[in-house]
Amino acid sequence: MSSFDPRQVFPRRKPGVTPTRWLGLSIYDPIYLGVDTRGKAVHVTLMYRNILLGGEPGAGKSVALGNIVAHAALCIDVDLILIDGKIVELLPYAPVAEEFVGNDMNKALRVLRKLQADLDERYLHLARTGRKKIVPEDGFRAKLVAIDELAYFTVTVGTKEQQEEFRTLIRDIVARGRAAGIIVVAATQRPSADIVPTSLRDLFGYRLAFRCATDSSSDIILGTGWASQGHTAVDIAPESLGVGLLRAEGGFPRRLKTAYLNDNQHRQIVRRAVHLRRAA
Ligand SMILES: Nc1ncnc2c1ncn2[C@@H]1O[C@H](COP(=O)(O)OP(=O)(O)OP(=O)(O)O)[C@@H](O)[C@H]1O
Repeated sequence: MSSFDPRQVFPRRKPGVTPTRWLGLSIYDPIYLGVDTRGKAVHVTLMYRNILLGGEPGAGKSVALGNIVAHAALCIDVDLILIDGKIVELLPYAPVAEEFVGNDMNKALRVLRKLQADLDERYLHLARTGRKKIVPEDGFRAKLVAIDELAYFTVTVGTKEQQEEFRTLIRDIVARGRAAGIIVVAATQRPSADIVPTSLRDLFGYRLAFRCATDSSSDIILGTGWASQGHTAVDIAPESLGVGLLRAEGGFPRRLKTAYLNDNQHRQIVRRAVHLRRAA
């Protein structure tokens, strides 16, 4: 049910695509995440949106994050910024990343400050042109910032001041990034109010909750009140790896099972992405 299906990952091209898009996927395309309970493909469109993934250790967050990064790697119209406290999850994609940050708080802050400065420049451009969001013709490339594990940088490594700066930068990038073509994909195994305060959670248009220990952790990802209406990630059986509840802006949580790419498939995607990006 959740095995890799290239037809889902590489949807048929629509007629009328521009020549550059023949070279690869686009970050404007829907991204294949997996299948719902009726076996229907579930996609998310991340351009102008962000996604938050949360749940217990081992529930399937990194696999889902990997699916998104794999799609983005094959898009020639987005730069990847990978921040991976665990190092090994996103490392295979380092060859196609603009920046790869492992468990290094100083580097993480340097990269985020640079991103914030880029954001300022994009907003200046928007102000000058009188528009509200960046479009491809503006000449700014989309960026996808993938963070595997928020808590690592906000409570584990670095000094209190550095953790606070990390939080402030992420909040700003998530809040202003959408319109400026900067997408944040963040995962956390600690869905608690100190790691994901409501004010931050509400900035994520998509939220994906994998198995959680308590209703309140599930609500921290999906939104307050969903557990009391019967939508809780506590119900997901511990052996149901990769099963989660996806909530899209304003919608009801939808149960899905994510697709699973094995290490070899990730390696093949990286090889293809290196080639595509060189040719672009
Ligand atoms: N969709 C899936 N299909 C099949 N197996 C899966 C799926 N998702 C996750 N798994 C299995 O569960 C394991 C743990 O998944 P993953 O590493 O994504 O968890 P995690 O939530 O990121 O854990 P942690 O928070 O500890 O990093 C994977 O190595 C894989 O074996």
